[in-house]
Amino acid sequence: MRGNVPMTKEEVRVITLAKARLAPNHVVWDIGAGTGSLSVEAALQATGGFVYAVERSPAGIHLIQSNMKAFGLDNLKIIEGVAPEALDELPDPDRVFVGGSGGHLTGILESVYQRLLPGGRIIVNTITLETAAHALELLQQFYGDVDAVQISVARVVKAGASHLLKGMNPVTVLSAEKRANY
Ligand SMILES: C[S@@+](CC[C@H](N)C(=O)[O-])C[C@H]1O[C@@H](n2cnc3c(N)ncnc32)[C@H](O)[C@@H]1O
Repeated sequence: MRGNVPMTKEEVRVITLAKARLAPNHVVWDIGAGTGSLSVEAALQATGGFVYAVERSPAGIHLIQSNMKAFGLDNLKIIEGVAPEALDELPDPDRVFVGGSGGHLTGILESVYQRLLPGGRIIVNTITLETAAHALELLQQFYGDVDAVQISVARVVKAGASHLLKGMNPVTVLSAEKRANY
């Protein structure tokens, strides 16, 4: 968390980015961008591309602005609004991250499927069983094959002279690819 904005942990970001297989020229949508931590990493990789960070919360927008400045990024734009409506004016993406949907998962995944370029990939991160099951069903319906992994990371923290393992909430990462011949 940064303030009251949830942030994707570094270890989860690494796997999420690996599933995306980003190329330098990719157009990326980060839907429910939160603090912008994933948007920033994507923008650092897609140096000749462009990242759109879609976020509805003013606190999140503020954090993304600070992060953009701190990293000196000019290939990242904040889209303040609620998806799926907020996606309408964006250029079609090569890669899409969904980090939050706020009850609009069906509409968001439908819009993404219509707009995703052939060969494009979508990665959905979920923390509840219900959202994971719903996302799995929708992704299977749209894309056929779905890759799903659950990540449980324990960080080592100092406790006096000892080191304890502190578990973090598991995250389910679902990903799928739009076939190139669509
Ligand atoms: C778990 S956080 C994302 C964390 C983010 N990946 C990061 O690293 O900071 C989910 C975010 O999605 C946003 N959100 C939820 N539904 C949304 C929607 N329909 N449109 C835009 N933002 C949304 C929330 O405001 C919240 O900041």
